[in-house]
Amino acid sequence: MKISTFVFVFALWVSSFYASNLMAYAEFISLWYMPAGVSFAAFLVLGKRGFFPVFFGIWFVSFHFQTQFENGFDPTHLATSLLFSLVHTLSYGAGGLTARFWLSHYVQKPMPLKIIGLLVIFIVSALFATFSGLLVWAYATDDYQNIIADGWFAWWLGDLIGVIVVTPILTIILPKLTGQKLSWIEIFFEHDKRLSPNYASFIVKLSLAIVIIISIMLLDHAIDHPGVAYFIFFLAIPQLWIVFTERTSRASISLLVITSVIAFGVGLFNVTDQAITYQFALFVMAFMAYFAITVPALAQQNNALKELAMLDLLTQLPTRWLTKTLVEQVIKSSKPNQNHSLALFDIDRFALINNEYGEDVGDKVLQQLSAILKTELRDSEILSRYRGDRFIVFMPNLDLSQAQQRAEEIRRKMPVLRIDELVLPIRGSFGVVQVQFGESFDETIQRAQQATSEAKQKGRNKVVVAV
Ligand SMILES: Nc1nc2c(ncn2[C@@H]2O[C@H](COP(=O)(O)OP(=O)(O)OP(=O)(O)O)[C@@H](O)[C@H]2O)c(=O)[nH]1
Repeated sequence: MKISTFVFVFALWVSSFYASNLMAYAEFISLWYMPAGVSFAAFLVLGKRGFFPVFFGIWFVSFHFQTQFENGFDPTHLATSLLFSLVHTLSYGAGGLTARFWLSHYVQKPMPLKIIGLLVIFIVSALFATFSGLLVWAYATDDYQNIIADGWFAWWLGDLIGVIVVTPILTIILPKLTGQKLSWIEIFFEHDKRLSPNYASFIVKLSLAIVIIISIMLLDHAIDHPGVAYFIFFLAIPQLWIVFTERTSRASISLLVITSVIAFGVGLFNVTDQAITYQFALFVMAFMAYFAITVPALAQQNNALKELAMLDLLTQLPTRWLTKTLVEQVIKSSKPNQNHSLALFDIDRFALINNEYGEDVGDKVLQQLSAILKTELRDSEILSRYRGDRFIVFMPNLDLSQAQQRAEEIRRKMPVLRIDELVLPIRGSFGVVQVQFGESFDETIQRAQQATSEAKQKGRNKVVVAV
């Protein structure tokens, strides 16, 4: 591990520990415990190498913490702090490494499943860290029963929020620092590139969230009613607004900022009586925001699938599905006296090219032919790949005899291609139909296919008109 990575994680652990102390509302209980997130993310991103900076980070502070409290060095304190560091590191180490395995080995799993898996790992590792940590404290303080019974829930919740909030940010920062490219992490931030880099709207939404937090806390401070604190749950609106409309990296930043403002605000506005409500709100918000990032990711996937369904990968021509949609639109918006026609052509003896020169050459024929024909077409015409070596030319506003002439023109323009020193004259057999009123797209195509087959039977390189 690079020394700079060690120093960064160690320093982050130590500093976030002291920051979390500022958010403590009871002994050992922070509103949210950032170091837990540092530990988890270190193992998630760095793998087993995360052990040393995390272990020494927590050992440093817990040892320091104890000597401060107890005035001086004591071997049992040293043992306690070592043990505490170990159980914390092992809990989040196991969690981080399991998450690393889950995300990197099951990359193809749907996004919601990945997130659910991750949240379950968060919950379980925080639970382990809480109980093992409490057992060590109980052993050290001789107050076994009380500290576990009184403290476990808030401790666990605080740790869990820390893990949920800090992990996304560190999955952005740590790979940059170490120069790693982790595609299984980058998947979460994939759609970021497609969203506007404009910061203004993000700042407005984040400011709105901060205004809501401060207003509710001021109100809570002023009005002595336990119900006021529950209004903090309205924060979900700006937070989700950010998650749905902004880059995932910014949603991660907003989660960090919003939770920090709440956590510091509880002390600052002196509303610690309601700390558990605020803590629970933080937890729900973090959980929700996390799960909600699947929505933009799914929308993005949807768009990619749509593109796949619309454009043929090899030739970049519209697919059959898109052609059907476009043709139906033209027909729907036509006047009754408007005629439209369509030609379906099939390359002659294409299988021979594949067999003799290989499918790569066959692919290049399809690509080059498509590119050349595209430049030959009129603006109103639509060229698409129907399937295999079959193509459609939709000719709006042409009746059957005009379409026949047009198909003849296109047939004569079929090019001689030069591919890898091969000279390949391309020919095609055309079937031409006029779209009939009330006929479905599939029926039109079926008639065109019959005409194309007839052209093949009549010796190929011909145009046949369907009756
Ligand atoms: N290289 C390549 N070949 C394809 C692709 N799609 C379909 N084919 C091949 O295209 C050929 C189509 O052959 P047919 O149209 O049945 O026959 P043909 O050799 O063109 O003969 P006729 O149509 O009777 O003139 C088959 O060998 C398919 O394997 C593709 O995307 N790339």
